[in-house]
Order: sequence, then C-alpha cells, then structure tokens
Amino acid sequence: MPHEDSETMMPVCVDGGLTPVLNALDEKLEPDTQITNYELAPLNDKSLTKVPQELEAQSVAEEASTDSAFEAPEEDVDDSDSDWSSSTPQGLFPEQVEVPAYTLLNQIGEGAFSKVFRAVPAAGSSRAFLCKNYRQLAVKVISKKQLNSHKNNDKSKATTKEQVLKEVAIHRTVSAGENVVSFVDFFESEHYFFIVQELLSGGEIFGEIVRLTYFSEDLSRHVIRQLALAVRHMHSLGVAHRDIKPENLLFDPIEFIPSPRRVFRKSDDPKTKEDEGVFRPGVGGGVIGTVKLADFGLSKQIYATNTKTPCGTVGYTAPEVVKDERYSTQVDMWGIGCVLYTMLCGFPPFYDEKIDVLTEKISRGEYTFLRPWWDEISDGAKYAVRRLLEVDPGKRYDIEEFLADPWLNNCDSLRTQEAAAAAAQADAGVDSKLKKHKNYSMENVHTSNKKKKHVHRAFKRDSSLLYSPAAVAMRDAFEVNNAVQRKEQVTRHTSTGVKLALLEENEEASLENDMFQLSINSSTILNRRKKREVPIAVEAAVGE
Ligand SMILES: Nc1ncnc2c1ncn2[C@@H]1O[C@H](COP(=O)(O)OP(=O)(O)OP(=O)(O)O)[C@@H](O)[C@H]1O
Repeated sequence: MPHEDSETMMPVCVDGGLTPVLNALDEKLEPDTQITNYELAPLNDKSLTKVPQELEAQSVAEEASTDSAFEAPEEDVDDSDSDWSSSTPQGLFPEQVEVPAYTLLNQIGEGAFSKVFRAVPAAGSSRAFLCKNYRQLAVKVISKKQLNSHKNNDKSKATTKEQVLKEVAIHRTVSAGENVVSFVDFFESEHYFFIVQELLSGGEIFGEIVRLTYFSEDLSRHVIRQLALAVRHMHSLGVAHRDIKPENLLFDPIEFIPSPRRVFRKSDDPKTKEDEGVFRPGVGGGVIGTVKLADFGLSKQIYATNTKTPCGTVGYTAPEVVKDERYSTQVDMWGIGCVLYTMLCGFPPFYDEKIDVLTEKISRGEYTFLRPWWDEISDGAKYAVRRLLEVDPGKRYDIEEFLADPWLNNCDSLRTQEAAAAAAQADAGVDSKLKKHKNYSMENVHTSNKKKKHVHRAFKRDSSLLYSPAAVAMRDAFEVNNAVQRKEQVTRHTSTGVKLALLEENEEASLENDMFQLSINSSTILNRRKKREVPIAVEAAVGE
C-alpha cells in the first residue's frame, strides 16, 4: 500500500520505492562488527534462482570455520597463463584480507572509487554454493577511504554510504532483466563495500568500438537491441539508469570467425581497419555475444510501478507531474541514441574540445551525420538515431517505440552465406574454429564441466588502444553528455515549477558535482582532465 502523508507533504517513498529496502539495509549495519553481512531478501526471480537463501544464513566473518557441503570447482585445464581463465590469484591484493568468502584472482576494471576483480567463491566458504551457478564472478570493491576523502563533512559521509546502499538496492531491483548484469551478493567490511556480480568476461563494448573503430549495422543492431531490452526492463520497474555509455555495456565473448570477404566503407583505411568478423544472426558478431547493462551508481527510481506515482513525492500527484516524472526515463533514450550513433560511425554525436561549447551543442541537439563516415549508413539507421536524439523528451522515442523501430526489427540481415558458413564451421567442432586474432591474446577457457569440455573464449585487449586520444575523447564526450542530460532534466523540473521532492540529499550532492563539472565553462576538456586524477597512461596519450 502506498504510504501517504498528505498533511506534511514530506517526501516519503511510496510502496515499491527503494526507501524501505534502504532502511532495511541500514538497520542491518552493526558499526562495531568488522564485516557486515547484509541480509538481502531476494527481490526478483533471477536472484531467487541464483542467490539461494543460504546466502543469508552465514556471516562472511565465519568463513574459516565453516563446514559446508562445498563442491570444489574443478580445475581448469591449460589455462595457467591466462588472465581471464586462471583460477590462481595473480597477486595478493590488500582487499583480499577483508573478503575471505571470495578469492580475488585479478583486477579487471576500475571506477572513481572502486576496483573490480575477477573472483571465485572461496573453497569451504559460505559462498561456495555459488559455484553451482557461477563459475567466476566480478567483485566490485569500493574503498570507504576514497569515498570519504572525496567529501569532508559528516553529513556527506553518511550520504556516500547511502549512495552505495542505493546502488545495491537498485541493482537488486533490476537484476532479473535478461540483459542486466546479475546482482549476486553485497557486504561491508572495515575498509570496503563489496558488490558481487556475474562476470561478463568480454569486458566493455567501449573497447570493441575503439578496436574496430565502428560496428557494421548488423552488429550495432545486435548490441543496441540488447541494451534496449535492458532499459525496457528497468523502465518497466520505474527505474532510470541515467549513465548509459559504452563503458557500462559489458559482453560475453563468442568465437571470432574472420570474414571470408572483407567489405570496406570508403572512409576506411583497408590497411588499418580491423576485421569485425562474421555476423551470425541470433549469436552475435565479431567477438560480441550477449550484451548486458552494468553500473547502477547513478540510477534512480522515478516512480513506483504499482501506482505510477513519482517516487518521493506524496500528496502531489498532478498528471503533469507524473508525466514529467515519466519523462525522466527519457534520459536513457538519449543515451541509447548516443551509443547507437557512436557504434555506427566510431565517434560520438556531440563533441567539442571546449566544455561550454560541447554543453551547448548537447542542449540544442546539434549534431550531424558527418560525411564521408555516414554516407554508407542506411536511412533506417539514421531515422532511428534522429528519433532518439530528439531534444524534446516528449517527442523522443520512448523505449517501446524504439523497440518497434523498423530498422531495429530488420532481421539480422545480409551476409547469409557467411552466416551459413559460420554455422557449418561451428558444427564441424570447436577446435577447428578457433582463429587467432592479431589484436587479441586468445585463450581457451574450459568450463568446470569436464564432460562437455565446452570451450569459450576470453580476450586480452591491447590496453594502449583504450588510452589513445580518440578513446579518451570518446569517454569524455559521454561523461559530459550524460551529466548535461541529467542536469537538463532537473532544470526542466525547476523551470516548470514542479516540486523537487524527488531530489534526495545525495542526489543533490551529485547534481552539484555535475553542475560543478559543467560550470567550468572556460576549461577545455584537456585542462579539465588534467585537473582530475587520471591514469598516467591517459596523460601520456594526451601529451602525444
Ligand atoms: N560484472 C562485470 N564483469 C566484467 N567486468 C566488469 C563487471 N563490472 C565491472 N566491470 C569492469 O569494471 C569497470 C568499472 O566498473 P563500474 O563501472 O561498475 O565501476 P564504477 O566505480 O561505477 O565506475 P565509474 O566511476 O566509471 O562509474 C567496468 O567499466 C568494467 O570494465
């Protein structure tokens, strides 16, 4: 039942909102315990099947003495030198001491306050049962010290913990979506928060765009459709992701099958353009199979699904407010448009070295289908991009409209001969189709099921590509773009006089941060990047 408090007009989250979940999480916090294990009641079918109730039974602190019916994962075969397949830790990580339930194998990603590790449930631990469903996992480790050093007053400290809990609550809420990275586990230790998720071993779609410079229409459609399905799931639950970008799209790799006949666009340099490989309808193209949406750090519940009432606004349910709230999810449609544009041509729709100019271009929706890069891209694809990059959120495609778009529903076309040949090759046996790709170190990864000896691939990408000036510029463009979109949403609320009760404190803080980032108008992206702490490799690349 919705909780209404029309007298006080206090922002109380309605039934189905996240506040009850957060409160429940908060009550579980025991400040004096070294490791806090949150009891997370499953919120969806997927987490029910993948995170059984045993998860709640034991404290992670009890690991050493736990005598569980642990079925040790079978050893991998011939994978000792592989980053993505080895079950041997590739170092002793300081974080490991505080997470005995999982064995951290190697670091695979990094965020502003976090590191992400490939991991396995520790033998004999209370999480060992997870081996049945997950051969490997991704453990996001958020450093409390780094979080807190970002802010310097007590109120903000509380806010940052709240932000982490909110990310967890939202991730759990949306985790059942087919194309959403599954949530597995969450707990806190003295120095860290740990968010455990399913592992997508291909890494980020971002890396593939950089490597291939652009995707064919077939491959773009394959990726964007899966992103759209993830977004539909989130929107159906009243949640907006608000940070859609190629870095937050992860994929499971498939075997690479080289194109028997390369087709180049006139803007390509045949000497340097990487082969995308054969596209197989229903499977994927290049090395990209299943695609899933990750990172719910900026996600927000917009409305409760049962009432469609704006979340956090009680006693204020005028139709225009509800309409406006629903428009909030339209931020994601803009994000989908930017990702689609970028995949099709290899560069983002909005870019300028000066942030104030870039901000202006984004606000006005000023982009073009630049020649010669867009010359050979179909009108159907351009139409879809146009409908997504519509400045007025009311006119912009919503998720259902996009999923019905003719171009998106064009059957995965072309190259049927190649697809048939690929299928024949696949039938001929696994080993014969393993092809060496020059930009990858390819490793065979054997699953724990020795009977099937199913082989899939893990890839090590040439990381220098990820810090090339073009790659850094693309990252920056998405970062600024998403911040502008979030800001526009709030500005629209304010200017239409709509009550901003939905802006919780932590969101105001992040908004301020966005505003700060965008208010340094005279900065160029280059200067701004230098002001932040960035990896040395980025600086080096920029300095070239
Ligand atoms: N489930 C996963 N499987 C594989 N890799 C992952 C997974 N989750 C995260 N990563 C890798 O770690 C990176 C950082 O993760 P994530 O985006 O969740 O961290 P973050 O702290 O929210 O980052 P940011 O500061 O950019 O928002 C991802 O971009 C990805 O490369």
